[in-house]
Amino acid sequence: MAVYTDVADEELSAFIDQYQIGRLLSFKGIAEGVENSNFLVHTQTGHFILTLYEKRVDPADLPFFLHLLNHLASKDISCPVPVPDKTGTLLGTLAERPAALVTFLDGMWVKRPKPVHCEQLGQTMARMHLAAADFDMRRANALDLAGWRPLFEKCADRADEVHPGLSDLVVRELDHLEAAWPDDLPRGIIHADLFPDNVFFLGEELSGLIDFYFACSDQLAYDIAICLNAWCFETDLSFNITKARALLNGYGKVRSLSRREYDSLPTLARGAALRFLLTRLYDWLSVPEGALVTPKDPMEYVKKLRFHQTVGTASAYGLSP
Ligand SMILES: Nc1ncnc2c1ncn2[C@@H]1O[C@H](COP(=O)(O)OP(=O)(O)O)[C@@H](O)[C@H]1O
Ligand SMILES: N[C@@H](CCOP(=O)(O)O)C(=O)O
Repeated sequence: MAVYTDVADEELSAFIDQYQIGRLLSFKGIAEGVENSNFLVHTQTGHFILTLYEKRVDPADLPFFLHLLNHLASKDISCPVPVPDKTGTLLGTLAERPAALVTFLDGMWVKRPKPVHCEQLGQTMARMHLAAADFDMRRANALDLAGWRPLFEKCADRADEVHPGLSDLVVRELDHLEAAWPDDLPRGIIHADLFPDNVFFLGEELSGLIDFYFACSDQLAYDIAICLNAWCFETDLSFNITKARALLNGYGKVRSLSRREYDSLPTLARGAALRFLLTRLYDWLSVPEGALVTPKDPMEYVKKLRFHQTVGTASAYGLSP
């Protein structure tokens, strides 16, 4: 559950009055997500999502995120669209936080994705990669290879409280990845957090993508590696090769992977597992006092990382080159 910042009724009402969306009728904090404070807002003209940007979001990056949403929507990628205020401005301030209103997207996220969902995710992710190819803004990935060691150093001394031997495991993995990480793969804009809770479906039809607040310029295949981690493990953390094959097949129907991208998947998947292990570890050890948030379990990603460490070639993900 994520509401880090309380907003008073009158304050929110006055904020909404700056927009041409009718009077505020009701609002409630949304009990999902871990990064920002989100509110479902009901006005005389419909429903909207109000986001107050918190801890990890650099306000300087907000124009990138908001313009990216507009760009993708203009290319028929279903995603929230920022609502401008009466002066045409996308970004406001509420409760001393940067804040934006975006359109409400129909659909629900799927708790137990099936191969059919993975296939659609793959296709939509590839469409998104292509749609963003002519987006003219850039944002470096603050959580790429170069960011992992400094992030770990902030919580290394307490890592073994979470699991004995975790510190050693992370240090060895960082050493491996710093030597093996590819840097010559096709690049573009990636979502970088395309977890099931950020992908909405209506029945078995993908209805939209949300939560672009980690989107950045990076190697496109890294986005696939993030999804192999987030979508293709069962609740017992066994790897489901059928889901991985469906994901890669779906992606390949829209954008073909180069041989080099395909061969790099095991390394990229290890990196993606480590990236989420590290942010979860950091968050686990530093929940802000009073925040309504349930931190996510870093051990899930330790187990996923251990799986990828056993992978020899990308054929373990279900497709031949
Ligand atoms: N545009 C939207 N349309 C409908 N629901 C949304 C929208 N944006 C966010 N939500 C709801 O808010 C929840 C948290 O949003 P999310 O962007 O994932 O937050 P966080 O950045 O904190 O992880 C989502 O799981 C979803 O239920
Ligand atoms: N997906 C990340 C955490 C980011 O939270 P989200 O709710 O914005 O997806 C994780 O699972 O560690």
